[in-house]
Amino acid sequence: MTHHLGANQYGKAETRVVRIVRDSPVHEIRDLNVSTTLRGDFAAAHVAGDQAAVLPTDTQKNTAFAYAKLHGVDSPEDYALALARRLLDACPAARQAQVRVEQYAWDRIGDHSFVRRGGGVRTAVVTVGPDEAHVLSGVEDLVLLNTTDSEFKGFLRDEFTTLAEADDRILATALVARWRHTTTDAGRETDWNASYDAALATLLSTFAGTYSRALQETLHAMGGALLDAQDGLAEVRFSAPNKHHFLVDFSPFRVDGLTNEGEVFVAADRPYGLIEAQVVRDDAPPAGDAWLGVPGFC
Ligand SMILES: O=c1[nH]c(=O)c2[nH]c(=O)[nH]c2[nH]1
Repeated sequence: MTHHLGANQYGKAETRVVRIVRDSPVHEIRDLNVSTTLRGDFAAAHVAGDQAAVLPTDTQKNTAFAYAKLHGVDSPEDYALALARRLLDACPAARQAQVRVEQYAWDRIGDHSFVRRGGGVRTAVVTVGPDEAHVLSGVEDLVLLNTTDSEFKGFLRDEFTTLAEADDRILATALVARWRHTTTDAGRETDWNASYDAALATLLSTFAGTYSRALQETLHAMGGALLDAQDGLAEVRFSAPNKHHFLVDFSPFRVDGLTNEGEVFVAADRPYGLIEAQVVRDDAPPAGDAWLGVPGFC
């Protein structure tokens, strides 16, 4: 059977580039999913195993990170044009470079704190029997990010520990939180909607306003603030993935003056730390079966 090489293209898909602008105390965030593709004469790589014309997809990824710093991300269009032109220049065999960008929108909740737009699904679980009734309110997929005021240091080390101490890292999570009400009275002072709105506001402001020595400490602070703010709550439970953002190492790049001062990160999707904690009012009434069948908590 005879055959020949038809259409082909190659590139790096879904590089998760997070660019923080931290020239002033009011930080900006650009959160991108970047895919690059080169098209051109790459026949030798396919038919003869010859990579001489191939700009590695790894290089394309590195260029996506470097350009987030060198060019910046005013808009995804502007960034994508600069990146595509660079890739085309860097790869003589390429006839076209295509760059596709998805940009995730964040809303500001503090000078260096953000909540992902469109996140935050409100939840309610009620359990009713002849002699008891329980109400759990909550929120899930509430994606929060602090660009500073987060460290992780002084942890236990053994022969497998390689993690560097972090003085100033990004702290991000996709929070699941549920809180148990002490009453189901129709005549309660606050209505459910007002209680939920206030709870969400407390969670956001506490996340934004708390210096974090670990996600564990942040969750404890958020739970405490929620119980302090609303007498009618008995306890709160959190499940919080630690959405790691790793500083991209620019030092191997051969570009004069290219430094990364906490400005360009790769957002890793897995594995992730999973931090879960319950904060309980001292005199909380028993939970009974309120949590029975509610997944995802310790
Ligand atoms: O806030 C954190 N808590 C941890 O328990 C932990 N473990 C880790 O590797 N990084 C972090 N960050």
